[in-house]
Amino acid sequence: MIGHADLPISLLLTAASSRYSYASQSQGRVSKSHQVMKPNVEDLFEGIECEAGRLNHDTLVTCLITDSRRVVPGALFFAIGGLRTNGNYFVEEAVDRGAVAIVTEEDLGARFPIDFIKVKDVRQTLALISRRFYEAPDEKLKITGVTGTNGKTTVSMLTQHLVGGSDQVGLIGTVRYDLGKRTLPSFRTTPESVDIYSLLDQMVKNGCSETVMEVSSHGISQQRTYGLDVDVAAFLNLTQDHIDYHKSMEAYFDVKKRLFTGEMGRKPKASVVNVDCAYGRQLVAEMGDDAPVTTYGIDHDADVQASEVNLFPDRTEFKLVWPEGELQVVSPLLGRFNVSNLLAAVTIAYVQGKRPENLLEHLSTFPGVPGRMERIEEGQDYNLLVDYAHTDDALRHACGMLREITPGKLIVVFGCGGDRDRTKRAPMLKAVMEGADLVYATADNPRSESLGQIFDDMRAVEGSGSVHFIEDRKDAISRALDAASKDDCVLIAGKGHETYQEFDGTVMPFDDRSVARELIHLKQA
Ligand SMILES: CC(=O)N[C@H]1[C@@H](OP(=O)(O)OP(=O)(O)OC[C@H]2O[C@@H](n3ccc(=O)[nH]c3=O)[C@H](O)[C@@H]2O)O[C@H](CO)[C@@H](O)[C@@H]1O[C@H](C)C(=O)N[C@@H](C)C(=O)N[C@H](CCC(=O)O)C(=O)O
Ligand SMILES: Nc1ncnc2c1ncn2[C@@H]1O[C@H](COP(=O)(O)OP(=O)(O)OP(=O)(O)O)[C@@H](O)[C@H]1O
Ligand SMILES: N[C@H](CCC[C@H](N)C(=O)O)C(=O)O
Ligand SMILES: [Mg+2]
Repeated sequence: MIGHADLPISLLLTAASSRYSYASQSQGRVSKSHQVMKPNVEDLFEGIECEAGRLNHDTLVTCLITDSRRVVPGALFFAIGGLRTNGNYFVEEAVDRGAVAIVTEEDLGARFPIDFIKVKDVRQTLALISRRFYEAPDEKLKITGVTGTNGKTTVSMLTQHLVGGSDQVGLIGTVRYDLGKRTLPSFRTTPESVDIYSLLDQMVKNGCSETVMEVSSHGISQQRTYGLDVDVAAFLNLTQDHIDYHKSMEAYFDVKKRLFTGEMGRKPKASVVNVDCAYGRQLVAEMGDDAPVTTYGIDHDADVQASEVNLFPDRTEFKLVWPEGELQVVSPLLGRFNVSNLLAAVTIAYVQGKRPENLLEHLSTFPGVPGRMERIEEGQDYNLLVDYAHTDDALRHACGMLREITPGKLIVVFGCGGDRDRTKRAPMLKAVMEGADLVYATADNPRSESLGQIFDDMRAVEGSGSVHFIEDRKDAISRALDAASKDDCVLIAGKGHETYQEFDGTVMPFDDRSVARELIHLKQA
């Protein structure tokens, strides 16, 4: 053991002698059964800036862990200061469970029983160390990072479909993680950095050559994507969401911007930006003339442009124009916002060197995204759709699009999530009241909040007296279906692909699609 509590670790970690051995490991929530290299602390931290600490150069690390309850012998524990608690409160637990060293922003003192490394930013260090632990899988994959308030999942899955399919192109996003030979259900849109690198590592081992990933603003803000080698970064749009976390739209934009500017540790090699969005235009202006940016848009001049947009109840058609050509696109995706999503995916593929004319067939065969305008057909005489709209912008677009294709009444069931942006609740209700004929407000993952409080926040909008507030979501869906008749449309919004309802720490099974099917059958019986 070398005790140098006051020396910067970067000085201690010179002349590293590699001491690799093999071990199997299971870390974070992404378990692995294959054999991996087991590096020592010295190799992991070589060249990484550390403030102080004490460590034994030869200590071997089996896994990187951020939750004390998941520590196993040989773990390097990262003590993260969070919003609710602080990983530093649990360092003793980590020691008891067999951690070999702690990475922390605090000085744990000379009497702390195991080694520790003090750093300026533990989340950033976690990202850098994770990348090294997994031997930089991001360098072996062509990575596209997609950010924006709405449409990330749609654009990511569409891009995956266009550029090669799930065997060759990995996916990290809200609905699932595709790792080449296998698929895992998603637990975060943009997972913790250590999980991202573990997923990318598995993709490489399974023969993927590319990856498309959703990059959420929480992900950027919490350094989950710090240092990631992104080839193409795409900006879709920015509208109100997550103000509880970011505090203002400007701060929210500044966080998204980091994906494009190099403030995330590395600059993307190319960027794709939607110039129909004012924030997209601001981003292009702030990136400067020398940045390799390709723009897309419907209403504004762009490198890749859609015009002559025709929306039909079962498909969308438009003319696609790019610098070297133009052609007619037919897609089963519905609505003008999906033209924007289609343009985003085509532009990403174009920037990667694909010829748009070779994408036509893939554009027309994209099966859609689970829970995004997913049609439920159980013999009822009205149109019934389940969608993931959970912001005022998404709800406005969804209602607007359905209004255009609905001869009868538009009936909407939706709710606002608990422990999320409270200031989006009244605008969400306003968007639905303006867009629909009949509104049923109900529960959508109240989490730790009372539904009464959530409803009160929604009711802040004028005229909400006409809205039916029904606590039980199944009951609300049932009443909406009862109110529907021929030529009408029922939209059940907000939960999309989700298969649960979260109340105060309890997660109950709930799937809008199966609930709606079950209710239709009951009503038909
Ligand atoms: C608001 C938010 O993003 N919170 C994230 C944040 O939580 P936090 O700051 O509250 O952490 P904390 O609970 O105080 O814990 C601090 C540290 O102590 C550790 N701990 C805690 C307890 C214990 O016994 N032992 C222990 O070691 C925790 O593992 C953690 O490392 O740090 C945690 C650990 O890294 C994340 O899991 C957590 O995500 C929560 C669960 C979450 O719901 N995040 C959502 C909002 C999110 O990230 N969503 C985006 C998509 C959004 C969108 O685009 O619409 C996503 O990318 O998924
Ligand atoms: N380009 C868009 N502009 C506005 N609304 C959109 C757009 N694309 C999709 N939507 C709406 O937003 C909903 C969510 O879409 P999607 O899941 O693709 O977005 P996301 O950005 O991945 O969301 P999340 O941040 O929750 O993962 C859709 O169900 C649809 O109603
Ligand atoms: N990524 C979004 C999803 C919201 C989905 C909605 N069902 C809710 O729970 O509010 C979030 O975590 O804010
Ligand atoms: Mg998503």
